[in-house]
Amino acid sequence: MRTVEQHLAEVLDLVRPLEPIELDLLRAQGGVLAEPVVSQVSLPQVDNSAMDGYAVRVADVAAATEDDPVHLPVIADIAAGDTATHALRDGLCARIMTGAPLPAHAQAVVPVEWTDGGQARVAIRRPAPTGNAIRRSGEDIEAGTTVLRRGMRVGAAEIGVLAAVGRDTALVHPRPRVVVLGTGAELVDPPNPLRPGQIWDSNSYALTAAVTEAGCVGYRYGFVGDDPRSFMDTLEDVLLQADLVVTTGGVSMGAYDIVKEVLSQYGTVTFDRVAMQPGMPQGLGTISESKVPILTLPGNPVSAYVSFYLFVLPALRRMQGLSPEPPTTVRAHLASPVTSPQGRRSYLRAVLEYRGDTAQKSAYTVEAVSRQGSHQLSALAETNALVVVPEQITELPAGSLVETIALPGRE
Ligand SMILES: Nc1nc2c(c(=O)[nH]1)N[C@H]1C(S)=C(S)[C@@H](COP(=O)(O)OP(=O)(O)OC[C@H]3O[C@@H](n4cnc5c(N)ncnc54)[C@H](O)[C@@H]3O)O[C@H]1N2
Ligand code: MOO
Repeated sequence: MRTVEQHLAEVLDLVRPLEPIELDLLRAQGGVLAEPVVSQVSLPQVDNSAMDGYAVRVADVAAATEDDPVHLPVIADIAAGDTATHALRDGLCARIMTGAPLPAHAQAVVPVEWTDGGQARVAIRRPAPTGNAIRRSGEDIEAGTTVLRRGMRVGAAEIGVLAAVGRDTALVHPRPRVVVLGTGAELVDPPNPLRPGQIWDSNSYALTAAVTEAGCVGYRYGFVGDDPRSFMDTLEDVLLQADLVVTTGGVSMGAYDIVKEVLSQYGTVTFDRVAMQPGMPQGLGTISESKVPILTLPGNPVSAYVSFYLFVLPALRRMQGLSPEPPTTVRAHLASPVTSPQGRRSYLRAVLEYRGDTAQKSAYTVEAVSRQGSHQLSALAETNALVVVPEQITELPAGSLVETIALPGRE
């Protein structure tokens, strides 16, 4: 048996960051930047008004009061987008809109609410300090600065920044395309009726959804039965659209475990047992001449799900050009005792809760659920965390401080 770390190292060795490609902004969404983005321009490009009002010289409005307003002639009307050149002299003002370029020699903007809104002459009822309601050039971005770092995921804010600095494309690691394939003669697509002994395929749904949650593109290919020929044909079909293939089932000791049977011949896939519970039987390698990486996860639904978080997720991060960092762990106090098999690291499904008790070593408590079978998928859906029990430990009393993985996106 190999350790979790040994298996993870082999998984990570199998994959590389996907070749960066230049994509139109909206197609780049969800990708990971493969370049630092340096702005060629300052934003705002020129000093402009932050409010609808009047651009003034400060001294001209210094004496303005509610009872004794200052009256100034309005020499221009400047809208956002106005490209003409305007300039103020002492004793004059210009009507100006939000985002419009400031006329030369203007020192402040008086909001329209402090005036009578006049168009040829305006009565101003309050003074304004220098710089009032003015957005200075470069206040947001200075020309030549890096506005987005390599390795950032391109979301709405990043796409906004790219467009704001004049870009219509970005160089990104594209979202990996992951084909998810179940195996097993017992599987039936929901909602088709089941005969005794059959089950509805849930793994290919859950794992495709997990792929999407990881920011990648999941293709649920459904499942194949126990016929080696159709499994091989299906693999040939999916390879064209896959950066990674993930299968579930057929990797333990069963007489009809076709994944093992087919992949041992077709490709360079090796199978091993990992010292963990759940998720012991695992396989990895590449298939066909194109050497598409494949990870074969166990069929038990909880085992497949836990294997996804421990092995597939780090692989997907690396393929996206992100660091394949280990899952975030929190130290928490066990609410009840737990047991674990000798020699295997347990990942117990559990509910992690923030208690905020500062007198304790950790402000978190964690309670492992009672149904820990690898087939007990409904227990998984009740939980938000995995308690990690080291290989050599077989039992832990209530109150023990344990490492806990907070499962992403499961509040
Ligand atoms: N003699 C031994 N038997 C088993 C061992 C062992 O070491 N010696 N290991 C056990 C462990 S641990 C696991 S995990 C499972 C893994 O088995 P396989 O990966 O070969 O998976 P299957 O046998 O095909 O299925 C296991 C289980 O999961 C259900 N399943 C499979 N696919 C799906 C799906 N798409 N959706 C929902 N459920 C699925 C399947 O019906 C089985 O109940 O092997 C143990 N046995
Ligand atoms: O290792 Mo298996 O994954 O326990 O059910």
